[in-house]
Order: sequence, then C-alpha cells, then structure tokens
Amino acid sequence: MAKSLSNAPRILPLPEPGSARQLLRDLWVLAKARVVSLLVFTAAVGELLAPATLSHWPAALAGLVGIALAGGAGGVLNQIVEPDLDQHMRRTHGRPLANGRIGRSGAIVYALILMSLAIAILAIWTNPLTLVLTLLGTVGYGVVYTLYLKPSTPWNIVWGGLAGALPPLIGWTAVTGQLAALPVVLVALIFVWTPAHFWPLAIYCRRDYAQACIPMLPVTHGVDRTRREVVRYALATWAVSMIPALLNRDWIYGAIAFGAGAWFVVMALRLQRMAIDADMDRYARRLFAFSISYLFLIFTALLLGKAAVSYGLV
Ligand code: HEM
Ligand SMILES: CC(C)=CCC/C(C)=C/CC/C(C)=C/COP(=O)(O)OP(=O)(O)O
Repeated sequence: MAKSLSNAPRILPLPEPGSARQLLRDLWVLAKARVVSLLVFTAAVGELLAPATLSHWPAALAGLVGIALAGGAGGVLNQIVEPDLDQHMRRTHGRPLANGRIGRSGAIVYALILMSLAIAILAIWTNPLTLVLTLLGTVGYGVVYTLYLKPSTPWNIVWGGLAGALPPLIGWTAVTGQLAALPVVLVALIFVWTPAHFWPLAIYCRRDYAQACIPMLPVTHGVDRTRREVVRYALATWAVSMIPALLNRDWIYGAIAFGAGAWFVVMALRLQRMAIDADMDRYARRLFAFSISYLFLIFTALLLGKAAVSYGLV
C-alpha cells in the first residue's frame, strides 16, 4: 500500500477557482513565464559577456526586466489571437483564455500594461537600439509569427524563431548600446536551435495540430521529413555553437559545446531511426526536454568560459 502511494504522481492542490492565487497563476501562464525565464537567462548571458557590464548595472537590470515584460506581453498577445486553437489542443486547452477564466478584454489590458512598462523601463534606462530590438521581438512573435506565419506555413517557426533568438543581442546592446559579432552569433545559434527545439514537440503533438488545422511540418510533410530536418538543424546548431569558442579562443566553452552538441545530434539521429510508434513519441518528448537543457547548458558554459579567462585560469 505504502509502496503504491510512494509511486503515485505527486498532485499539488489546485488553487480555488476565482481566488487570488488562481488569478496569479493565470497571469503567470498567460505571460508564458517559464519560456520567458530562459529568454531572460540568454539575455543575462548576453549582458555578462559584454565589456564593463557592472559599471552599467542600471541598464543591465532594466534590460532584463524589460525583456521579461516584453516577452510576457508577446505570450499574452499569442493567446489573445488563438484561444480557439488552444481550446482544441490537449496541451493548451486549460489555458486561462481558452477555458474562459480570463476574458479577452482583461488579457488585452494585461498585455498593454506589460508592454507599456517594458517600453518605459527600456526607454528610461537603456537606449533606443535596445528598445527597437525588444519591440521587434514582441511584434515578431506576438503578431508576425502568431497571426501570419503559424496558420499559413510549415516553416513558421524557422522565421518566427528569429524573435525568440534576439535576447542575447538585446542584453548586449542594453549594456553597450552597440551591435557586435559575438551576440549576433548567439542570435544565429538560437535561430538554428529553435526548429530542433520545437519540431520534436510538433512530432508528438502532430495529431492535435492536424485536428486544429495548423500546418506544422509533421502534419504537412510527415514525420520522416520532420525528423530529417531535426537532424539537420541539430547539426547546424552544433556547428554554430563552435563559433564563439573560435571567436573567444575559449576552450572550456568549446569542450562543453562540442560534447553537448554531439549529444543533441546523437539524440536527433536516434529519433530518426525509430519506428513511428508510441515509443518514438516518448523519445521525441525527451528530445524536446533535452533541447531546453541544452540551451541552458550552452549559455552557462559561455559564462564559465568568460569567468575562467577573467580569473586567469586558462
Ligand atoms: C518561434 C520559436 C519557438 C517555438 C515555436 C517554441 C515552441 C514551444 C512550445 C510549443 C513549447 C511548449 C509550451 C507549453 O507547453 O506551454 C515550448 C516550451 C518551451 N520553450 Fe520554446 N519555442 C520557441 C522558442 C523558444 C525560445 C527562443 C526559447 C528560449 C530561449 C524557448 C524556451 C522554451 C522553454 C524554456 C520551454 C518550456 C516551458 C515549460 O516548461 O513550461 N522557446 N516552446
Ligand atoms: C521580447 C522578446 C524577445 C520576445 C520573445 C518572443 C517569445 C516570447 C518567444 C517564445 C516563442 C514561443 C513561446 C513559442 C511558442 O510557440 P506557440 O506560440 O506556437 O506555442 P503554443 O502552442 O504553446 O501557444
């Protein structure tokens, strides 16, 4: 008896409907806060790689808060546009707009508040370039990807991914006010990582996407083609991830990026070779989860490499 209880999934008590806790939880989900946390982390790394970050700490802090708020606004815009789609997918039907716990006008007000705060903070404490790049991120994801690309082309996320790739550059410009090669390479890295991040999820959610008439690649071109593309983008990610090692002559980062990228490619190849069954769906889920850990690891490695150089360890 005790054994079966210990094996049971841990179920957290749900907040009372209509309670303040439920509202906070809904606002958190509407802003896609978990995705935004990784966006903010990549922006923070962009800032810490820039020269003299600490002497520009107000701009650095404002940059992170601005990206968090603007990224959150993008997430809310996305859910304002597609409550009908969210209702039809198992993964998303519990979202607050999709199931009616929050109304459309409430969500619009929430998005406006987040966006106004982001614009004010970035305008006061950072610089025009950072503000423009951040606006491009929000509009690119919340409007261009959600409204136009997602419902019309299977290559939606390749171009939509550009918006989510911008944070390291935004972090860098918040501190320096200028573009530079290293953060542009980091944008390229997230750009090529995004399809290898998303398509494994699209594979195991393909039936939901088909039912909702969203032309994701596994729906329009099939699972085999999508798995080939995941391998190609994982390889591209591996290749682009080596550029910062060469630019910075940073062999600590280089070794970690080489190992993690190789693992990414091996997992993508394994997915490609599997029979199309429930085990493959489970493995695609693992690859999706791995893609998130991968990006976190790679960006942590960039910091480790810089710290090692700063403290004269290499
Ligand atoms: C257009 C590009 C992208 C697409 C289409 C995409 C798609 C997705 C989807 C569908 C999910 C599942 C979300 C859910 O179940 O609520 C997800 C989760 C996630 N994505 Fe992405 N993503 C993109 C870009 C990014 C970027 C650029 C980052 C960070 C740098 C990122 C980080 C994450 C994280 C951390 C999660 C896990 C969220 C959780 O655990 O709830 N994604 N992504
Ligand atoms: C300011 C700035 C840099 C903004 C970044 C924009 C941003 C929040 C990018 C993340 C992309 C994302 C969560 C995609 C989810 O895809 P989806 O919307 O198709 O997934 P869903 O089916 O879960 O809604």
